[in-house]
Amino acid sequence: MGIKLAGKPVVESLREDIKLRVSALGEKQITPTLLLIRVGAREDDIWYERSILKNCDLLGIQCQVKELPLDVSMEELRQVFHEENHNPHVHGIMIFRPLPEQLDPEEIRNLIDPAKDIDCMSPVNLEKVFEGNSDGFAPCTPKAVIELLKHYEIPLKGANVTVAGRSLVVGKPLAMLLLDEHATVTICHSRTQDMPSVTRQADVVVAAIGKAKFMTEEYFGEGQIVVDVGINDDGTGKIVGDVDYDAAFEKVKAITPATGGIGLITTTILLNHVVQACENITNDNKEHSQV
Ligand SMILES: Nc1nc(=O)c2c([nH]1)NC[C@@H]1CN(c3ccc(C(=O)N[C@@H](CCC(=O)O)C(=O)O)cc3)C=[N+]21
Repeated sequence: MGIKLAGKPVVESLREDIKLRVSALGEKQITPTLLLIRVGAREDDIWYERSILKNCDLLGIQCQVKELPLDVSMEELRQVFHEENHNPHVHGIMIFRPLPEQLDPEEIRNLIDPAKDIDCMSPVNLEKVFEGNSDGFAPCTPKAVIELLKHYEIPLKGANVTVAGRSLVVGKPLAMLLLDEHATVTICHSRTQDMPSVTRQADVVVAAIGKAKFMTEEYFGEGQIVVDVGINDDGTGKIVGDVDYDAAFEKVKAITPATGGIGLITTTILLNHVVQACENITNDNKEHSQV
């Protein structure tokens, strides 16, 4: 029998720090402000948005939502980014992804001002993750994984950590953040031969494949820590992870649940980045006014 690694205590301790910083900004008459850009109304975008709005309320962060029609053109989107990059009242910008086909994701990545890119869409911020430079904004889900492991005091230095999944949003950047923690990192993917024999060797397994209940009992061993990043619909409208939770729970030492786990922390990290962007902009202005 395992231990459930809930996201809530991690979120609560992150919130304490965020609240203090929001109130320090408030003393200077500054309210950190997030702009969400949503094209159409995809179901998981709406879910994430709801969770973001709820958390913004709780933390004293202002949030604006710009909803654009599903057939919005590249030209209109260029205009939106141009305006909002220069809007001094907006500190962080996130556009929900994936985007409809007429929009070029490569061009969009380059439209956002890296200083406002709190979800790490810009190549400028992604490059910093690969350089081990913590000045920028790392992607929120990989950061949520690191925060959870640190909160539960899971040793990473020298530990064997296996990441299943090699996406640019989770697997690859997570491997870099784990290297920064001095873990010995292995990445598995769809072409890995005998993946269960690889994951069974690890001290910590992170599941980031994007397939409902893909990792069954044979992927795990006793004493392991399992972090499940997956948010999948099981076909009946129920959210399940990439791991068959019930099977793994019986075998491993500790495991995160599919809801109330990493997803919860992801939202809080995003808002932490909004506050950080706001602090950075405020400090930059102060430096400029002193010269
Ligand atoms: N540019 C971009 N970045 C994203 O990170 C992104 C995106 N687009 N598009 C949509 C998906 C979906 N996603 C979720 C994150 C957290 C929860 C979450 O907080 N889930 C809670 C439940 C939510 C609730 O109950 O309110 C949980 O895991 O317990 C859900 C979904 C991020 N996404």
